[in-house]
Amino acid sequence: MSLFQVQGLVKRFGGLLATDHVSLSVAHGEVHALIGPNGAGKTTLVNQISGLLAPDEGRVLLDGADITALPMHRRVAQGLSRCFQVTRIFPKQSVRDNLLLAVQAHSGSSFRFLKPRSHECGLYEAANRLAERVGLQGQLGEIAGALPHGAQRTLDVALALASGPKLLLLDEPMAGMGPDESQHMVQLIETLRQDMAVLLIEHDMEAVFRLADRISVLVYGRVLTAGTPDEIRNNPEVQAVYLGNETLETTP
Ligand SMILES: Nc1ncnc2c1ncn2[C@@H]1O[C@H](COP(=O)(O)OP(=O)(O)OP(=O)(O)O)[C@@H](O)[C@H]1O
Repeated sequence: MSLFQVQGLVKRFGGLLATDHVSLSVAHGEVHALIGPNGAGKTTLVNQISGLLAPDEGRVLLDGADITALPMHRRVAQGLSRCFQVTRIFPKQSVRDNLLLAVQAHSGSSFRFLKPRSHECGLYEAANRLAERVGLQGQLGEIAGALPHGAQRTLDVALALASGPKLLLLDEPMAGMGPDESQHMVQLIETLRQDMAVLLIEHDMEAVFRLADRISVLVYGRVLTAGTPDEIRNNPEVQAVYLGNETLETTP
């Protein structure tokens, strides 16, 4: 059974059908990319998945549970975590403090039975593990807002990992990055799939075609088609949608 399913989701803004009966599923350990031209409805769909926006129709299921009506924080507790297009770090705090805050926010059950001193050690250990996981262990003492853009996005991913998600939503993680930073983010996402599924919204087609197991193409609010990277790359309808817009030319 799929880890995550969207079933017949509909969202209207006045007369505009921004999400038009969208269904998609993500399997355990899968990187599923959502692509589509500007205004196709990607952000609107992701906002409904994360709980920022209520759908007019349809259901969102995680691990068999209907989470359609749950607020964002309850979805996070159920295993759905999200990184935003705009990084949500605390810029004046150190990398370590950002991680500690995130770990503490989700530590309720894991450290509850420990004495205060052990509790604190547990938080520091968890923050260090997160930093190592994303390659920021050398920057723990640095002020988050002073980090290069790519490292700030990486920290944002680490913050989203603090809740131990089953499904991670990544909303344009490569936006504004140079080639080296994008490369680092691709490698990081590669390592995540061992532990979780990833729903990736991204305009960088090079990254999408390198990472995705499957791709759903959204056009005018509906899923035009879904398939493997090869199926999507060779689909004439998809090529027509992207002609003169973003390019689908990637190194196979
Ligand atoms: N709150 C809103 N009220 C009215 N219309 C909206 C609202 N949010 C989005 N839309 C419209 O819904 C459509 C889908 O927008 P959305 O931002 O979801 O697309 P997108 O695929 O994420 O685009 P981009 O790639 O540019 O971020 C657009 O026509 C947009 O103008």
